[in-house]
Amino acid sequence: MTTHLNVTTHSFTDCKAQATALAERVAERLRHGLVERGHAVLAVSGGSTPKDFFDRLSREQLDWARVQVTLVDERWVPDTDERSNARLVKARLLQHAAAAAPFVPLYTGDATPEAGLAAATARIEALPLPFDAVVLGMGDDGHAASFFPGGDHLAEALDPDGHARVLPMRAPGAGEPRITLTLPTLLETRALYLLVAGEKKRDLLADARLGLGAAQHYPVRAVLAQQRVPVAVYWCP
Ligand SMILES: O=C(O)[C@H](O)[C@@H](O)[C@H](O)[C@H](O)COP(=O)(O)O
Repeated sequence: MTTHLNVTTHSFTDCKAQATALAERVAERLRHGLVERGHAVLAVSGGSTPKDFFDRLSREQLDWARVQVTLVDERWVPDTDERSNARLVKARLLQHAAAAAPFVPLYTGDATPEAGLAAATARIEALPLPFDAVVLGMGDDGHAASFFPGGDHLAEALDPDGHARVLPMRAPGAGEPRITLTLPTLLETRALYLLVAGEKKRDLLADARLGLGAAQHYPVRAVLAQQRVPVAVYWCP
């Protein structure tokens, strides 16, 4: 385990062990929330990396009916689309014991994320924040959530003092339009995790932390550099 400023890195030699360790850690955070407050709130990322983590977490025995699950970001597609993060979460996380968890989607069915923004924001505002745990991933271009390089609402989304809870995001590297929780919303959490795999992402994270080369412009730097919430990176090869 290595700690650098606000970031602690847990490195694993195999990805199943990483998924298991993070699932146990997040389940512990959720149980803690259930004991302390009688409810818990979890926000997760989509993408390919969290699948094993979802499978493992879905089997954790806890009172899932009192755990609200939502997304850190969503591609603006219905949950029948294979690009939908909601579809992934339903298929991999809301199974087994976790099938009882209420799910709060970000996609509203409106034609665009701009049109659905007010309704999606209201869903997030209705949650009993802070989150007990937020699980981020990271893309090869240094994006986390939908904080994409060149995103049309990037500066607003990363503003630590911004008031928007949710924003639409369009970016060259994003594929379809997206919707994302903003950085201050994601930082309203008791625990923040960054789940990454592969040597390329390990190197990219190291460069981002040091602000080296192209990495000085990676949006994930805003997550690593903030001092509000410690970041626990879970890495496997
Ligand atoms: O909807 C999404 O795409 C995510 O929430 C996104 O921020 C993801 O975490 C990264 O793109 C990493 O994706 P991979 O795990 O597929 O590399």
